[in-house]
Amino acid sequence: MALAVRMRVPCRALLCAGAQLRGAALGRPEWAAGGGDGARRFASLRVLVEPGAEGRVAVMKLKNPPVNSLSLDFLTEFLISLEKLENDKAFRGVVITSDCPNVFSAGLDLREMYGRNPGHYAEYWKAVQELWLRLYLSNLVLVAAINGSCPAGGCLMALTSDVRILSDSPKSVIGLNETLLGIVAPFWFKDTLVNTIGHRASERALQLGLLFPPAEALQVGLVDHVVPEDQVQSMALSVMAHWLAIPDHARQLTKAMMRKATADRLIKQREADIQNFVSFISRDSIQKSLQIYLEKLKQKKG
Ligand SMILES: CCCCCC/C=C/CC(=O)SCCNC(=O)CCNC(=O)[C@H](O)C(C)(C)COP(=O)(O)OP(=O)(O)OC[C@H]1O[C@@H](n2cnc3c(N)ncnc32)[C@H](O)[C@@H]1OP(=O)(O)O
Repeated sequence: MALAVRMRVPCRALLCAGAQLRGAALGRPEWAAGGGDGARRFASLRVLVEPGAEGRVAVMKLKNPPVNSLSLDFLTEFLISLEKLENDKAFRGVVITSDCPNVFSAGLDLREMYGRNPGHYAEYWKAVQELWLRLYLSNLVLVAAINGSCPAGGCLMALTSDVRILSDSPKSVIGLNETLLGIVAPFWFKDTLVNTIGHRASERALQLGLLFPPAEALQVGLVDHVVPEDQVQSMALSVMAHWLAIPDHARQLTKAMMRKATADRLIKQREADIQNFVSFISRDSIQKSLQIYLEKLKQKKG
């Protein structure tokens, strides 16, 4: 138990206080608790949490249309939802999925990293770090039901889960494609990938910014199952049942043992990592790359 206690993410209270302040500034929180069988159902603007069939599992649906990009507001709501679930002893597992058609998450919100000031970049990066730490060290069983495209920060989020199920669709590509944007995946993105698919496969995937289609993602070990689109959630719930058959304390301590060193690496240098991000993202050349990438995304439509 001692290990599990030590694994708790520091500065949690601070971030949550900040999150609530942000919520208040935006006219939130707008948590709506359901009645009847939905007593444990709650929702914010962008995150919908409902109990799965078995009651001990929650299904968290991300709904920040059109592409679930991880804006600061979205990250804040995501963190609050996760904390609620962590604190509710009724829940042992969470299936994370998307409410946006064909996209699990487009990753970090490029608009949070382009044309803003250093203070904003620092606040944003701290929230990204916090979400990663919370997910990566979660005591809950996390299953990512990846029902669409899953690049960069979306992939990072999926990689923090204990199991990944990917829909078998040409749109469902997954990977850390940062180099394609002219940016570099930070060391903790890289560590998470290496822990999942190994060093050589990561080196290739990261340098080339590979977005793997389902069969290749399965082959390289980036995902654990590929299933038809309409079976992603049911498969996630059935895999969850298997994981929940293991006693929580033993599974949680084992998870902590496997992940602690990776998480500690960031925890020990969070502030330096924030400063590094701010100075990197503020560079004219990086801002130019992001501008070009955003324009390409817009032109794709025309
Ligand atoms: C030292 C530290 C270094 C810094 C490290 C930072 C690491 C960054 C990791 C990241 O996550 S960066 C983000 C990477 N994401 C991507 O490359 C994905 C980009 N998006 C797409 O490829 C596609 O949008 C999609 C996800 C495949 C979906 O395609 P679809 O055709 O369905 O939708 P679109 O028409 O392309 O997009 C709709 C709408 O959303 C805007 N948008 C898309 N992605 C983002 C995003 N990541 N952030 C902000 N906005 C995004 C897109 O521009 C469209 O906007 P409008 O034209 O409608 O205004």
